[in-house]
Amino acid sequence: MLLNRQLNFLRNVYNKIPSLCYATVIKKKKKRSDKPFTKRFVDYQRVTVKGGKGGDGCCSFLSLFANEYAGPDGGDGGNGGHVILQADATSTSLAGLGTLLKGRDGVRGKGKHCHGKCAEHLYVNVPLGTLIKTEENELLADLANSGDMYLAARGGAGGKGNAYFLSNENRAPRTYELGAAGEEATLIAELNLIANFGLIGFPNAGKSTLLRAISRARPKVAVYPFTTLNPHVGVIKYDDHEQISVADLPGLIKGAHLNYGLGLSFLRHVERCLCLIFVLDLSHPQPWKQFDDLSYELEQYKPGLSEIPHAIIANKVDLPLAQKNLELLRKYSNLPVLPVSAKYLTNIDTLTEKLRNLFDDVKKK
Ligand SMILES: Nc1nc2c(ncn2[C@@H]2O[C@H](COP(=O)(O)OP(=O)(O)OP(=O)(O)O)[C@@H](O)[C@H]2O)c(=O)[nH]1
Ligand SMILES: [Mg+2]
Repeated sequence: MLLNRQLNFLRNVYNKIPSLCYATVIKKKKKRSDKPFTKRFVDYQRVTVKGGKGGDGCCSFLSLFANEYAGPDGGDGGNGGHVILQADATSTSLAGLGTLLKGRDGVRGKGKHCHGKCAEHLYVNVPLGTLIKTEENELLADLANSGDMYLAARGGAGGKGNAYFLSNENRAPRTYELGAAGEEATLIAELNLIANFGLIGFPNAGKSTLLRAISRARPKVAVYPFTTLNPHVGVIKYDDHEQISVADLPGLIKGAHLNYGLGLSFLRHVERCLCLIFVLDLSHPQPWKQFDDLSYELEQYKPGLSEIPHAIIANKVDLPLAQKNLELLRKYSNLPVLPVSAKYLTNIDTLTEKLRNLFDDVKKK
């Protein structure tokens, strides 16, 4: 009888709220997106860092058998964790940094003199070459080598429990401290890739094709300009185990310093390069002008940047017009150009040899 009543009650409830009863049955698994997964490259990130809060001290009095007023026994709180940025050779982008980094809080103290645990520090990996700056563009740290660390925000100190305040004058202190708040700051993390060579050229000059030819890096190559939007780094390996890293950068155009094309924002990756490789396009009717324009734009970004040791390469020598343009290039400028075809691997061995010589010369100085 009782069971029947209960069943009727349940039936009534289920009829009134059908959506509730079927919700679990109807819910389908979310379909995965068909879009290919692409890793985001971030080279500039504004991040707020907050140290963990210290644990509060405890106010407690011990009461024992035959000793009701055994005195104060409130433990201290643990310290909050720091936020530490650490240069790591395996990181490639600042994408993992996020916008807020918060340290862990310390554990509060307890009675019987139990002190709270100090929080573990939060270590966040950033790529080599990350600059840490204030919002006013003041440089705070340069994390250039693997293992370099920057203490971005200190955790707050833990508060003292009331046992700490026991004195001859005050045998039953009720005073205890709250944990201190951690430091807080807003920082700018800027990534300056560290590569030995940087590829500089107009869009479609064949920079990415060249990087594919000389290294195992696989940047995207396409017929349209501005295919490369983020820098890629490849490594040339030599028989004597020497390695030279080469950074492929987005294309530069005339007027880039006025923010034409992709502007100059990515050129900070060039600043740390030991040498540059100017890639001229022989399918262009006046290739000699390309070098002047590229040098001018580099100078506009940072005076003296076009002066750093460089090699000049005339690419696409396989094209029918290329020979004529190469002669014109040699006629109108005294540049020591090396004709290559990145697509058909013409003169690539000579190029890698030339880069090695240049690299050795620069390292000797
Ligand atoms: N014939 C010929 N075509 C080439 C050569 N090198 C590159 N190309 C072609 O030129 C086009 C552009 O090449 P990319 O390597 O994407 O040029 P990029 O300089 O990286 O261009 P952005 O990334 O837009 O700056 C592609 O269609 C390549 O196949 C070459 O040596 N010979
Ligand atoms: Mg490219």
